[in-house]
Amino acid sequence: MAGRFSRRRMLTVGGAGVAGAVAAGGAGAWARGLMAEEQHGSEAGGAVAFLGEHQAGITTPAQDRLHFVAFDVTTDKRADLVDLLREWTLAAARLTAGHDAGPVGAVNGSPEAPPDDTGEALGLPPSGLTLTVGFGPTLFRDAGGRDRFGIADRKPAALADLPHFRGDALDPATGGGDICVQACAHDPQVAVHAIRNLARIGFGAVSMRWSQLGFGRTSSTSRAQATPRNLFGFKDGTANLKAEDTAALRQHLWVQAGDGPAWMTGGTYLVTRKIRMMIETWDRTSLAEQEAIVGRTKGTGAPLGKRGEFDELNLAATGADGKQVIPADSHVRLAHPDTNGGARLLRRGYNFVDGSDGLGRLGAGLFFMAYQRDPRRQFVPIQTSLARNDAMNEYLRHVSSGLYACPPGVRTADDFWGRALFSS
Ligand SMILES: C=CC1=C(C)c2cc3[nH]c(cc4nc(cc5[nH]c(cc1n2)c(C)c5CCC(=O)O)C(CCC(=O)O)=C4C)c(C)c3C=C
Ligand SMILES: [Fe+2]
Repeated sequence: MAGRFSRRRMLTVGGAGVAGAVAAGGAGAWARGLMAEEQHGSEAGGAVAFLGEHQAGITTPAQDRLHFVAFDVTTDKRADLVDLLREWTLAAARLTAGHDAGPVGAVNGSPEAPPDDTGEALGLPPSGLTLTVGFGPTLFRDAGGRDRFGIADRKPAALADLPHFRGDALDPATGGGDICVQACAHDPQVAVHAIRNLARIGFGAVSMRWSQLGFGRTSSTSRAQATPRNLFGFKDGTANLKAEDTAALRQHLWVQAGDGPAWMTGGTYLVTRKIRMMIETWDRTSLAEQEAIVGRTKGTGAPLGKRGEFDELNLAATGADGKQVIPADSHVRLAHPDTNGGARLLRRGYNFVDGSDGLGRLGAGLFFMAYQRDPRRQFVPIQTSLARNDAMNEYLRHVSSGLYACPPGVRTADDFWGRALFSS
């Protein structure tokens, strides 16, 4: 069910309703009313609650579409950055509830002024939109070593730059960034609209560094979801951390009190990797070879040697030929917690196709996103083991990388993204 005020209803009640609400309690009260609204996100068109202990868009059942963006902060003024985060938070609360980005709206304002919403989502439901924010290492100290916003001493140790991994072919221009926003929705127009309006609001304080569209989730983050397939045609997300695994989420996903710094408690770290997939070469590889590379069967997704998708991997099993059933260089063996000191990830990636590459191939791949409690103990060991030995590497190229500290959720109407980071 869409929020009580859909974008369509805003249109039909016209400016009078908005003006009345603002007159009755001021713009703040209007925004607070919106933020407190009860929302339900179980259906494709519905709204996902914005307020909460953790940010939405992490354990939220992965939506079908992604627009991810990284911004560089162009102002040097801490107050301007804080103001922007406040404004973005209000806009995000409105957008995720299915409203226009600003209180006046796309078509109800003065004909003499630019509208406070761009309009392309008018008439569309909330579509499960979530907006999730993260802070990159360069927000704390820029490439020149400057502490622009007086927060260098608050930089989490876990936000240490990722090491170079074997085979990396990273383009720095399409990675990193001071602030990232992940917009996920069931309708691409809704996700793009949200990012576009945040960029519009940020004009003069941030500039867009890079962005990525994704069109098909490559993970499930809830047991209620079917496992989707990646562009190699394999089920992806079977052994993912899921929203229902609350004890495992505490252990592997959410920053706990005492992990430090205090402002990150309830938050998590996001690693992004844009991974080109050489699908044309893959498509000329035999089915048996593909399954040996992944370590699972293509049809059911079952581990090699097992029958069901969710059967446990038997990493010790050997066949009649004495060889390991799940090969030593298979992806799932090398990514498995038993190979990596128990490390697990909440993967939330998307397929992408960025046109073609001029060499007769699709510019296709997987925009890998993984949330975790500490990348030094999770993504880094897993990727080190994959980069060294994974048979899948022959078909992959990592072309961009990002690392972000995602603060805890916005808990009250007066709260805003990163408030604890900037409170003295
Ligand atoms: C560093 C982390 C990982 C990267 C990078 C990565 C890239 C990547 N993976 C696939 C396809 C599959 N991955 C699968 C499982 C899996 N992958 C990772 C980590 C990374 N993958 C983990 C931790 C796991 C789970 C391992 C386990 O516990 O068993 C699978 C199998 C299905 C599943 O469990 O999800 C597939 C298929 C691609 C195509 C890719 C890069 C493009
Ligand atoms: Fe994987």
